[in-house]
Amino acid sequence: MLPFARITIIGLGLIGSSVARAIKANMPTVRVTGYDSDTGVRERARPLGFCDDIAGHAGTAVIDADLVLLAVPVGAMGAVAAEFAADLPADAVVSDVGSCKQSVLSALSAALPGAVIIPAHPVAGTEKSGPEAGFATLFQGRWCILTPPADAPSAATEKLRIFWQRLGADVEIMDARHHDMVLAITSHLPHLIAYTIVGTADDLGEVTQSEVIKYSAGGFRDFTRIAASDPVMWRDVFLSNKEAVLEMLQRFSEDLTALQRAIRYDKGEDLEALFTRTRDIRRSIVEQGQDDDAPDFGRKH
Ligand SMILES: NC(=O)c1ccc[n+]([C@@H]2O[C@H](COP(=O)([O-])OP(=O)(O)OC[C@H]3O[C@@H](n4cnc5c(N)ncnc54)[C@H](O)[C@@H]3O)[C@@H](O)[C@H]2O)c1
Ligand SMILES: O=C(O)C(=O)C[C@]1(C(=O)O)C=C[C@@H](O)C=C1
Repeated sequence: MLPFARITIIGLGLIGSSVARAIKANMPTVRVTGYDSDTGVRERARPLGFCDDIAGHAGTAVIDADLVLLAVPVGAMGAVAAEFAADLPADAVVSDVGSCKQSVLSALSAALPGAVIIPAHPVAGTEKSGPEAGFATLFQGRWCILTPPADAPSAATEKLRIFWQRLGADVEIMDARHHDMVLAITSHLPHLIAYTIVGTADDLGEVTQSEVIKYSAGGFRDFTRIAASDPVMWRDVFLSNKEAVLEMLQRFSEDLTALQRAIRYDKGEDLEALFTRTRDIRRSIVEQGQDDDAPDFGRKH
């Protein structure tokens, strides 16, 4: 039994187009309607064929949907919901794929009073963006975290769970605040560090341009992949998950200062103890089969 028959996806970039492609691959009879505020994206998405139709307005896109999935930057969720609020069918479920959950829930609840809203976050992605970047297997063996508010109807949460499972994801249910704290350390802070280190190296690069490029084959190259992630998406993530990111950043800064002191005062045993602990963590992740190589990081199996 299919959980939804008429799905509207708003935002046809990496994640929106991946969801559409995964629906086509796993639930081919479901009708997929798409909408994106960027006319260029709508035109590029049409020949890619992952939507049955692409609407010219958010309102017309949702008119007979039973699931409306928002795949726009988290800072745009409230505005786009307000755009289609008057046309949303009363029995539709509204969900999203945003990287932080508390801010999205409050923006959607304010724009869509009385609607059934079940926020979701597929913990899967790449540094690429746009409709060409998506692929149907993106969610296979990845976590998708649902953060239903306390008063959400359990039948709607259950339908959304089945939906994500049909796309290949393993579903977990979590409180939105807890989600934002966990993702601040596992996803948001690593991105902030990558943006910082690449920016710092680039500043140095004005003096030693050739060295920065020439010797960037190892660890630095991995940071540049993460630092290539979409600027608008990540601007919104940091501004929306401010409290949790600042809390994790504070702890990180304290630990960094401790390392700085260990180096300054030749505390080799402290450095070695930390590096041994972190190597053990990596080894246990690999042993659990959660990682063989960087692109598969985060896959459950
Ligand atoms: N990129 C990742 O790795 C990743 C992973 C999981 C979740 N997410 C979340 O998914 C969402 C989408 O990210 P993405 O990577 O697909 O970005 P993307 O830039 O590839 O796509 C976003 C699309 O939204 C459209 N858009 C922006 N504002 C809009 C509006 N008001 N109305 C309609 N369309 C609008 C843009 O034109 C663009 O095509 C974000 O909330 C992000 O936090 C991203
Ligand atoms: O693999 C990557 O490139 C990602 O950044 C994916 C990643 C992550 O940090 O794990 C990025 C943002 C998300 O909301 C979910 C997944």
